[in-house]
Amino acid sequence: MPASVLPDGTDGDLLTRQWARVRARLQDEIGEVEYRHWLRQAVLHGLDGDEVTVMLPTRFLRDWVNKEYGALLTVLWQSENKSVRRVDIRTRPAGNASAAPDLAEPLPVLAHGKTTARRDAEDRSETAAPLDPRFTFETFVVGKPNEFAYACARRVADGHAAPGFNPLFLYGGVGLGKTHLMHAIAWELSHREGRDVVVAYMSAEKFMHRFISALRRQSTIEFKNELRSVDVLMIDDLQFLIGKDGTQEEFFHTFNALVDAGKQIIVSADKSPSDLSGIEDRLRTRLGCGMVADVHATTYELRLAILEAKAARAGVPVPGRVMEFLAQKITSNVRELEGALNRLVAHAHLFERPVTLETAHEVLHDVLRAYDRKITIEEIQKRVAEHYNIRVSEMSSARRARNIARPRQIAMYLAKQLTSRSLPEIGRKFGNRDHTTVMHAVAKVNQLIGADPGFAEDVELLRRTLMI
Ligand SMILES: Nc1ncnc2c1ncn2[C@@H]1O[C@H](COP(=O)(O)OP(=O)(O)OP(=O)(O)O)[C@@H](O)[C@H]1O
Repeated sequence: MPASVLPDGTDGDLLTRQWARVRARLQDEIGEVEYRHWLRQAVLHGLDGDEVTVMLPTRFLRDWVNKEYGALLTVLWQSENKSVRRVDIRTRPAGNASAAPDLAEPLPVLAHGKTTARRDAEDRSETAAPLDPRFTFETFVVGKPNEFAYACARRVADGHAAPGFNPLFLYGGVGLGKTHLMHAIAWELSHREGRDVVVAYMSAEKFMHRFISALRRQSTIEFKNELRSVDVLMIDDLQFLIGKDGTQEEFFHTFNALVDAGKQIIVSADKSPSDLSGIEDRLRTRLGCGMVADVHATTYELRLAILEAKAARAGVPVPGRVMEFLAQKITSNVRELEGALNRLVAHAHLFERPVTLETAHEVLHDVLRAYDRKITIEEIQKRVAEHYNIRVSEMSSARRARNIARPRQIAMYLAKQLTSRSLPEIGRKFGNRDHTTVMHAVAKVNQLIGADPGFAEDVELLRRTLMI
């Protein structure tokens, strides 16, 4: 769909500009925090007669926006467009969650340095995707699991990366910040004063759709030329190209042309190049010949730091106990963690009630239930013993050799974290040990997690496998 056509088929260049101004004025009127909570996901659907339709992703948001901001939206629209009399706020139909994504943010579609003609950027705007204004280096929280990827991203964004950084390949599990880092690089490269860098960011899926539509319209030459004219090409979620040989071939040629011309490529995927089976060997080899950086699963400490940063920006006080609870419970990925916090904040706004541990339980009961599988101490002992290749009976033995005592301490630590057992109860399950021994084990493991990233990762891995 060309950027100038709205989902309802209206030719919408003018309308899109008006919508951008309405959004900007809304933001001014109600403040950035409110705007981000309630209206960031509002998408313009179109104008029919005298009625503008705006879509929101959930009924809850729709009702809230209708009640609180419906009148203001109407006034703002009327001042922008004389033919508008009413604003209809609707829920986006299921399966159409990304309707008109190009209209979702009033931002340049192709990130572009300031000195190059804007028209030029707009001409190429069908090629790339919008950048999320929230995904910058300033909002990215750095911790042991992502510090290497972050350092690499910074280096490329500074524009001083050695050839060894081309391509930069970021990989890791779902929702761990790869897209965030890519957008941060794009913002930095294209928006810093004095820079004149053309950056094209898009998902691998979008790359494929653009390629197919260019084939259909017999405009592949233009497509190739557009892509090859950028300074930095970013392709997100490359695993999408697995098994799509034609698109891989096209990407391979684009890749070579850009690298040969000294342009930077940045790619993300869920696996390392060597593990991306289903991607042609020659492409895999090229992908792996620059800098490959892993974004590891989060640790408790990183999750807590991310929550603290996000809560501070949300403008609603969130007690430390609530954040500790969430960081301990919601371990799968940052996206879920962030979603949980957003729900708590929205609830606090809606009912004008402070965030407490009780409201967290109440509001997030469905999310928490998924994490609430009962884990037994016996299960923990068995899993830890297997992991360190010792006998389960050593968990209760009196032996104090390091290779036995350390896994035992880890098992005690996990028992404290993942079960509701008291210290004396845990002690009893570990050969009738005193509760002070368990306390010491928990403190020791905490200290080692802070000091040794390899150790921290091991413990996190064990925790995650126990929670599946
Ligand atoms: N270290 C971090 N600091 C702040 N926010 C983070 C961090 N890591 C992830 N996030 C946030 O978590 C959410 C998910 O991150 P992102 O979309 O970048 O994940 P991803 O690794 O690209 O996932 P996917 O594989 O699903 O594409 C985003 O809102 C992002 O801002």
